[in-house]
Amino acid sequence: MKPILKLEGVHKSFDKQEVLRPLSFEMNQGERICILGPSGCGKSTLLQLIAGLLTIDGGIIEMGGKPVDGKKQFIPPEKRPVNMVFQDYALWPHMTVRQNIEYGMKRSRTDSSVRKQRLDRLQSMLQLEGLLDRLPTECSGGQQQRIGMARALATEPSILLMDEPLSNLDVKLRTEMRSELASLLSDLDTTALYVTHDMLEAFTLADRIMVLRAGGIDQFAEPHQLFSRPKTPWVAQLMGYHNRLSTEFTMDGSATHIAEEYITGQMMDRGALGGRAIVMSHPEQLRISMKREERESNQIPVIVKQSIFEGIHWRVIMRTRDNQLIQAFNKESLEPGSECWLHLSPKQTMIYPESAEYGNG
Ligand SMILES: Nc1ncnc2c1ncn2[C@@H]1O[C@H](COP(=O)(O)OP(=O)(O)OP(=O)(O)O)[C@@H](O)[C@H]1O
Repeated sequence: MKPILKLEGVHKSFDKQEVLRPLSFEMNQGERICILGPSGCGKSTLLQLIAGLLTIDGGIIEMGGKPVDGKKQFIPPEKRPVNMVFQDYALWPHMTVRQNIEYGMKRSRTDSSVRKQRLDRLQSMLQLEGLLDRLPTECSGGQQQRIGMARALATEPSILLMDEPLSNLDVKLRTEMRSELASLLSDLDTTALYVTHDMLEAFTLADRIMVLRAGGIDQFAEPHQLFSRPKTPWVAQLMGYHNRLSTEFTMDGSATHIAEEYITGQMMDRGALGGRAIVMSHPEQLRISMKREERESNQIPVIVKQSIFEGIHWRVIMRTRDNQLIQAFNKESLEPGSECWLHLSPKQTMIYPESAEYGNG
């Protein structure tokens, strides 16, 4: 089966500044892909190129096996089998909710009985009952976002493009909408490309996550794989591995060396061993003990610097003997100056050569 969307060597610059470096990927029918990355990494630009709101500088974009941009072809946005949901909803303010949702269907001359059928289905799936005759300004933020979604889904696009659709909502509503949206997309079997900078949103919604950094793909993988085997220190940081120690590899390159102790972990790039290493871990996955445990490997001596109360646990900030900071959670507060041992699980500890730092770049 042909991919529903294929990009090959697509790149884009603004004012001679390369915003997207040549990138290639394919998307299959029914797949949900999240593009995850920090502000300014090129997420929206990529989505707009696919929508046809911007043109590519080179490479090719194909939909259903046909070029839509590149090879001297440019299919305008309204003729592409895509529809977009925007961060700021972008509803027509002078039209009622019903008119907003029906707009695209009328433009594409959808039969009125089909129009009614789709409107009925979307209003019940997106909980829009009672809102159809209101203006968008008479609806709450969450309702406006649902209307935007209904409008985009009404034309049954082959691919739904979503640019941070939940980012204008408050935290509570956002959490609710996140799971609602995940079940909606799965119920409708929608093929969706979703831009976000929120890891949880990407985990909830995506079959695969594309991590974008500075206009290039650092890693493209299923959520579980991304979390358990982040390819670069930068992806690990994004996945919540906030502890980062700079160490040295042992002579045989099988472990790293911190304060006369040896740490083993998931060695993420054996090719470039030798020299210095970066050891990364999740504060949630470390255990603190007050003395060295016999017959246990992967423990390092630390001194407590500070304990911070965070409700269900204390965040304990510690120093290694070579003065690097590391954090873990503990049920109780620990006195500054206490000497203790930190246990790192080999499965949940990532070890990278320093040269892996720059990822795609
Ligand atoms: N029309 C434009 N003209 C010039 N520069 C632009 C234009 N659009 C985007 N840029 C620049 O391109 C880079 C990528 O922008 P883009 O909006 O794609 O990032 P993003 O990852 O979506 O960021 P955010 O999460 O903040 O929306 C930024 O440095 C931005 O300033």
